Amino acid sequence: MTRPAGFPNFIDGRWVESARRFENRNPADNSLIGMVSEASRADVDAAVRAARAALDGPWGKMSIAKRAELMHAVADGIMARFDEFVAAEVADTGKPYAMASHLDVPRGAANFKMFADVVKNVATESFEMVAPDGGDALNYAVRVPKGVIGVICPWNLPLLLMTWKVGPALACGNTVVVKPSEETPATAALLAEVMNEVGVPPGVYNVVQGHGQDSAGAFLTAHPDVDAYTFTGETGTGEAIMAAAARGIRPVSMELGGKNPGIVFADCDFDAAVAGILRSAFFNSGQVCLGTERVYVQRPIFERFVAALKAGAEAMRPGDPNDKDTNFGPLVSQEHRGKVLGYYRRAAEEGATVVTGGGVPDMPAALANGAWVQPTIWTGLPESSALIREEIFGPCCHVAPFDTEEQAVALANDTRYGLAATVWTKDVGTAHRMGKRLKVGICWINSWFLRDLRTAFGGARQSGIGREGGVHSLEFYTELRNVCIKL
Ligand SMILES: NC(=O)c1ccc[n+]([C@@H]2O[C@H](COP(=O)([O-])OP(=O)(O)OC[C@H]3O[C@@H](n4cnc5c(N)ncnc54)[C@H](O)[C@@H]3O)[C@@H](O)[C@H]2O)c1
Ligand SMILES: N/C(=C\C=C\C=O)C(=O)O
Repeated sequence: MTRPAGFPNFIDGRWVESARRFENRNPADNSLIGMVSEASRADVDAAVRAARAALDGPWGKMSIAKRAELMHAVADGIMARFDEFVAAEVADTGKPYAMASHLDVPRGAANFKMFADVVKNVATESFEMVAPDGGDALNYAVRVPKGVIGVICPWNLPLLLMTWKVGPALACGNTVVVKPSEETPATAALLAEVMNEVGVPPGVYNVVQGHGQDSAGAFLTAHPDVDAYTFTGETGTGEAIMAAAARGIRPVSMELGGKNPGIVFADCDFDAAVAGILRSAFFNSGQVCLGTERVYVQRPIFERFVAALKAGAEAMRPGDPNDKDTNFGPLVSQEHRGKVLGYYRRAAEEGATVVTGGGVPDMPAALANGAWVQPTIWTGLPESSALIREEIFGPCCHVAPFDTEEQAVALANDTRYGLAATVWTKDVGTAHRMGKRLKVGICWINSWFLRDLRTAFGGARQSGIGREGGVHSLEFYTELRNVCIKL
């Protein structure tokens, strides 16, 4: 069944267009990509009903082995249409081809393969016991799917982050209703085509397009027949979703915002640390939740490090995202560009030293209408500044000196968030002490965004609830049932 033009909803294996539509624009040049169908409350209800019905159909009766086989087929289906997925992601987000082709789309496939293998190989517990009457009894646990899962996704890594949730959810036998970000509808729709192509039963994977509040997102979190929600996005949005999920006691898995520190000790591998902090601050134009917006550099190398960071930032070339050599793209939208430029203005007003950037790059005419900002580095602000307290989610970072390890830990932990940290040192004792003392979900040492999908991924404090990855995802996407048999 051919998908209609634009970005319709996908419900019970069929394309569903809505009367209400909104524009999807390419952030690199603000050109119109297509119209997005905004799912109504009735559309969301139809999607939830289809997901529920699928649990009682062939999908609910399918063996783990067959489900895992289908998950691998989905991964292969993504890779078979690799160029289409890359093109769709680049157009939706403006991210450079190099990033979408090396990270986003390969991880889209890997997220299905990973969890197909986890569910086949994870054992559950059993206990023999003596009953009070002296007889024997046997306990054993079985993992059962939670049911219908609401999946609400952000715009920065649309396919990667959606499949990071949908992969384990389906591998564990659930069905999903996915609400992609209003900024990036494309790859969720493309994945629906793959689901049909490989034979995933109708109703297992549903997509409702639209906005958050007073739109598809809120209709989904208000729906009483959704069993659990997995969300990735801003902390404030997480609060709203959690409040909605509380009605009916639905569990949530939350991957939220961050204000991640980068700590650079004087004994580090200097060039590696410069490259690592440049990557963690400017990758995806700073639109990565794990990104570094606060850099703390030990005083003996502070000046040299800032100069090297400046040179690296100024070597970045904003350009056509489809150009394979482009390493710096626009922000995701004019709206987000306005938010980031607001912080750029605020930094200047607060008297920051603008080491580089702070404005808008000159772009060729074809890209002049894009959501472009300059990679920016500041020094000289107090830790109380909003630039240090609040997540900006743009290509910018503030660099401050520190003297002792104690100071570095105190500075890094002084935040309401707790998602990630990156630490650069050659001293093995320092490395392990940082891993132990930084209040984050993920602490990278001499690395950043180095991902083993078997590890626990998630944030502490206001950066999230729960952990996903490897067997940890099973804790959220299944229920453990204990069966006790009197022998
Ligand atoms: N921790 C992580 O792994 C991780 C990963 C990526 C992004 N993020 C965070 O996501 C944010 C950027 O993404 P964003 O701007 O799309 O986030 P966002 O919170 O604005 O939106 C995320 C999703 O939630 C939906 N939404 C918004 N309000 C809603 C509501 N009231 N009810 C239901 N759904 C609602 C949106 O439509 C969108 O699909 C940043 O804060 C970033 O740190 C975190
Ligand atoms: N959840 C993951 C990445 C999150 C990136 C945030 O922007 C992942 O790599 O699995």
